[in-house]
Amino acid sequence: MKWEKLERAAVDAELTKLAGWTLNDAASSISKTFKFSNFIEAFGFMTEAAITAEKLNHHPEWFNVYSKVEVTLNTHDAGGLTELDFKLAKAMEKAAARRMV
Ligand SMILES: C[C@H](O)[C@H](O)[C@H]1CNC2=NC(N)=NC(=O)C2=N1
Repeated sequence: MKWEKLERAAVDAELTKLAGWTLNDAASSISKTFKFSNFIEAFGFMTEAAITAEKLNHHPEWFNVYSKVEVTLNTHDAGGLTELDFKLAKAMEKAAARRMV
């Protein structure tokens, strides 16, 4: 499926539904740093998010050190943010909430 790059107003509307996510340079990506109680919790979150990412065929850019996972999402095929980024962000929120960030 071809996903369209979202207009800035649509991006802002989606962002209001997500806690702790910030818009990056030129509104081309969104980021959040997730903090867990230890490495196993962080890695469990990454495993669950990876399964969702594979199902969506939409993959995060992320950086993990111990209990911290820094996530950046964008759709490189569309050159910006699409609905897919917000689908993955919402799935990540659920996976993180289950692990009591
Ligand atoms: C060929 C492959 O389906 C595409 O490159 C997919 C894979 N995963 C992807 N992930 C992300 N984040 N953005 C994309 O544009 C993207 N495209």
